Amino acid sequence: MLHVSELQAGYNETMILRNVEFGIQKGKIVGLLGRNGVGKTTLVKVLMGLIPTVNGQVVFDGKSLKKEKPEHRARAGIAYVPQGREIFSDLTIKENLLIGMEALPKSQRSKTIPEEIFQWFPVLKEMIDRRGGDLSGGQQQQLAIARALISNPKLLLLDEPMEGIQPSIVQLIQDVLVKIAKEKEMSIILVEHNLDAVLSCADHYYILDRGCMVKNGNCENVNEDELYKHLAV
Ligand SMILES: Nc1ncnc2c1ncn2[C@@H]1O[C@H](COP(=O)(O)OP(=O)(O)OP(=O)(O)O)[C@@H](O)[C@H]1O
Repeated sequence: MLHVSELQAGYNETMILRNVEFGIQKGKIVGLLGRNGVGKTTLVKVLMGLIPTVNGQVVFDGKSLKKEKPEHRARAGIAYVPQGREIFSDLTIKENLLIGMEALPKSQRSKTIPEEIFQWFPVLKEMIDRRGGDLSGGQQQQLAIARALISNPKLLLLDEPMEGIQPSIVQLIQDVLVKIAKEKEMSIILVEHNLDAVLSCADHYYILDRGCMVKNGNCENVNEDELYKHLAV
């Protein structure tokens, strides 16, 4: 459903992604791994249209995204949860969630939050009128993911969603991701530092190094020592 080939992109004159080959199938979870600063965030921003593609192809649902703006990509079914969550601290949980509706065409927007959102993240229902800024880090991350899910995307991009989150919430988020990938046939790209987190919920992994994908494979029966060689600092 998403296929990236010979991708080059970066910041002004500096090419960060040199020759990226990457892809994900419908309903699968892909873990995108790599050391600090290798270009993982840059890649998801390119997929969302926040950084232009200099060369290469990005094909989503059979159509080239190369010239599409972020809002068009959102309408096409791509949702993005950036590193650091970026929820609105002064707005309530409900108001933050309703902003997620903006990705939908006007005719499909509603003032009611779909009940399935609260089934996945019950704490958001309990605290619906609390300000985003008053939530714990784990609650804010659940809110950020829920806001992205409101538009029922086909492809969800998550940049380090487990960072700084307590283990019980990490487990909850992983369980929700596995569930929605399966039940809604949603494809999920998970940027992660942590190999264990990827192996416990992803179907497939990719390792990015110096702007190229150096390894990828199925998450079952991996040789972890070999993967750590690409991830150790
Ligand atoms: N706005 C920017 N302008 C110029 N260079 C940037 C910018 N943002 C990131 N970079 C550089 O691009 C490279 C890749 O950064 P990126 O954030 O994509 O890496 P990453 O793999 O996501 O790292 P981390 O795991 O630390 O989040 C780094 O060398 C970084 O310094």
